[in-house]
Amino acid sequence: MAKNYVLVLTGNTGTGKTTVASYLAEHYHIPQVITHTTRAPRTNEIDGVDYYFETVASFPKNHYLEHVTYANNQYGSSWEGLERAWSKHHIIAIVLDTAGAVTYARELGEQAIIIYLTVSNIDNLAMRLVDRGDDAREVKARLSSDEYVRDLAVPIGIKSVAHIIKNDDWNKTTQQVDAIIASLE
Ligand SMILES: Nc1nc2c(ncn2[C@@H]2O[C@H](COP(=O)(O)OP(=O)(O)O)[C@@H](O)[C@H]2O)c(=O)[nH]1
Ligand SMILES: Nc1ncnc2c1ncn2[C@@H]1O[C@H](COP(=O)(O)OP(=O)(O)O)[C@@H](O)[C@H]1O
Repeated sequence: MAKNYVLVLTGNTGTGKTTVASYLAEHYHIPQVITHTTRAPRTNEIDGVDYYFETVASFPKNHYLEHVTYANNQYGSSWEGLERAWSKHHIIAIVLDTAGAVTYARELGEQAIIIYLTVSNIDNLAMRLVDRGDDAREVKARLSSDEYVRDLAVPIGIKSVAHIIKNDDWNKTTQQVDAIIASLE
């Protein structure tokens, strides 16, 4: 039987994690693990598709492999979510902040394939978020959060294992992603 892998898409807000997850679903039928958050849904986000949207009271009722606070909201991923996705495909994807990526690398070892996305010019991130349609106040809060500053660099816990992709040119990004998938199949 093929070995199970989880592609951990990490990096700062707006670097393209969700776009890469959609590409993996479309081109490789790789399911994405849906995580839980107390953040309010953005326009076009659907409960149970983009996230399980929780309240501060409902969030702690799930069983988390890891959970974090990011820009004053809580986020968490569960073992059940991973197993559910692995029952569909031996390669699955999850979008995590860098603290979550460090936990996955530590807990899952070689099963966790870490992909750190970045861009050459970080000023482009604000523009991408506004173009994405994010609320201007949310963008401002996000870009001044401690977690945003932290996620500008690859943390030591994943530095030696992370595939680093500069997502400036989408065609080059897909070529790099394709090469990673080819190495697993
Ligand atoms: N550790 C961890 N991070 C998560 C989880 N779900 C989402 N994230 C991360 O939380 C951060 C904020 O996510 P979001 O509010 O959707 O904004 P985004 O940065 O624009 O995708 C991003 O870095 C996500 O990758 C989770 O379950 N665990
Ligand atoms: N290579 C790229 N060039 C230009 N825009 C991009 C590129 N990759 C993604 N985007 C756009 O940038 C915005 C943020 O991407 P997204 O995947 O939502 O980021 P994240 O999930 O990391 O916050 C989206 O509007 C997306 O369409």
